[in-house]
Amino acid sequence: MPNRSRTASPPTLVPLLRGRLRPYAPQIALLLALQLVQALGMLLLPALNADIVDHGVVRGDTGYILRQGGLMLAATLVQATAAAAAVYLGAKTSMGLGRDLRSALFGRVQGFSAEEFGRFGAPSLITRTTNDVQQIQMLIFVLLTLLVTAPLMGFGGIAMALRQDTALTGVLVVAIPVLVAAVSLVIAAMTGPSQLMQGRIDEVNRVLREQITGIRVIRAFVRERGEHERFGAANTALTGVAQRLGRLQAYFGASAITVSSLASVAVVALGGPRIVDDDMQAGALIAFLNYLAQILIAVMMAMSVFVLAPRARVAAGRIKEVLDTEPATIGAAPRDAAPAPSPQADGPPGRLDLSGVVFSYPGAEHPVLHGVDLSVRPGETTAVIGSTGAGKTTLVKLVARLLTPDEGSVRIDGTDVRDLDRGALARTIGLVPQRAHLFSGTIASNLRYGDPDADTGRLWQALEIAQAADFVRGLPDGPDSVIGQGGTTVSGGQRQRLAIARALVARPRIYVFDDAFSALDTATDAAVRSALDEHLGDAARLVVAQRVSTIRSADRIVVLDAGRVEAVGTHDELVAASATYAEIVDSQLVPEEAS
Ligand SMILES: Nc1ncnc2c1ncn2[C@@H]1O[C@H](COP(=O)(O)OP(=O)(O)OP(=O)(O)O)[C@@H](O)[C@H]1O
Repeated sequence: MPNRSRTASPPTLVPLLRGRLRPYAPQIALLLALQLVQALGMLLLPALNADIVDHGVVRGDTGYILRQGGLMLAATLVQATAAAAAVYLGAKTSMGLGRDLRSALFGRVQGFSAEEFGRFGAPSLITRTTNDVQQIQMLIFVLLTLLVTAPLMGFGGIAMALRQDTALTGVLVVAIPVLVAAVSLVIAAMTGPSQLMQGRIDEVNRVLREQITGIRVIRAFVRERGEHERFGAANTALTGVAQRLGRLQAYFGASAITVSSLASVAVVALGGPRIVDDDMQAGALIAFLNYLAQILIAVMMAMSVFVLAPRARVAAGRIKEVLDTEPATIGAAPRDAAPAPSPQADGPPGRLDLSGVVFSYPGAEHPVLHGVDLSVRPGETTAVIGSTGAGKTTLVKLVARLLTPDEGSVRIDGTDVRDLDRGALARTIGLVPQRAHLFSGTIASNLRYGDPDADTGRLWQALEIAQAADFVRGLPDGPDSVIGQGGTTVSGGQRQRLAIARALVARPRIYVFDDAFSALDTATDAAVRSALDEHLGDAARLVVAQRVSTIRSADRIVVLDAGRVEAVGTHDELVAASATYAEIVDSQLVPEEAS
């Protein structure tokens, strides 16, 4: 049963936001109150304006104009201040929500195993944490900005317009449905491209990431042109969707402007003759025009939510899919209610046992490992050797609980690793992976990754054992030298030695070296191994290698062939007893021994 991950329910915003907006309730309540003040101010201003025109300007009453003008100024100031404060709170709330979502995603992804990373892919996880969250953030911001203003301006505007003149209301009866219908058509056309957009961004990120990390290979094979075309295709696909969306957004604006302009013309055409006939006052007409604009703006504001909603809905589904994915291995809850005690805390020095381990990658037809038994005892070195693709790295991942066996168990001092809490497991196992990854920072900060409190003396001791002290001493700032992201400013061999030193600084009970000596020349490999033998004392060592010279002195050598343990023994025993081992030795050791 390899695929244990659970995927999300259908994309929807409400389940994602439920509960997440609660902490912001007081600030949202204040925002709504401010919007109320803002909307009331906006509704009052055209009426005051009409009043000035009809009672001040027409009668030439300067005193009245100044008094009412002062009132208008005060109303404008209050309304503008309330609007600014409401926008500020809206932005603060939506940004806060964005931060919470990013943090929840980051926390969830931290618990992912190789299986979930493989399913989503790093570029998509990055897009989901950045761009998808931004879509939700934008929608919430717009929603919060118009929650009170749009309905109040819309319905209040209609009421105030009716107060000014009932006869002209016919224009509203036509204009509003026409605007809603036009904009609805545009919005319906936007749903498809909105849904495509996030996937296209993923694709550009995926190609870009692959090309940036693989730039050396691209150059070595002179594939720049082909890669340029590949990126160009992804870029053009994204641009195509973005342009379609842009065009539709332009139609959205254009239809609003057209309807509101035509409605204004109709108001003037119908109202103008009535002013001449003294059936209507000029101020009332101006106010009606203002209210008409406010009503149409309110409708547009409300409709803009529907413009943003489809993309935000897709984004919410993608975010929820990540948040709802139960990590199959390392993030999973321990099988027992209480976590098992850390073996480092009160157990004997670590002993590692694999029994009957069967493992298949999701979707694979056959298992990669078939009933593997293996043990690593404290103070001893167990080596695993096998041809490429035999399942060695898979075995290491199972030990580090980056994967979980389908059958059988991985135990440390008798406790299944699934029952250990992650901290205890990380302290117990020191993994030096095949492809050592260093983080941006200094050499010292990388070395302290497993133990931030390690003193400088311990760093130097680890560097000496890993045969890295000389090269670090030669750097201008020694251990404080900055290394580039991913360790790109050090050589492959230096990176491996620093990774070995990093594991040593953490002082785990069990060391797991996954082909960790492969980038070292034979002399350095031998020097590192003899220093490790001298200093590691009781710690158990699992050494995965392809080079016989690296493992020939191991206490126990496990020969892995196509996922099965073919033989177990010392070098001498295996040379005599295992045909596969003898073959590997023949192919490698003879020329070395001869030298
Ligand atoms: N994520 C994965 N999804 C599917 N199959 C995988 C995955 N990783 C490895 N495999 C397959 O599992 C098998 C064992 O791979 P593994 O990396 O464990 O071999 P290995 O012995 O470490 O090889 P090498 O010495 O070349 O590193 C291979 O056939 C490989 O194709």
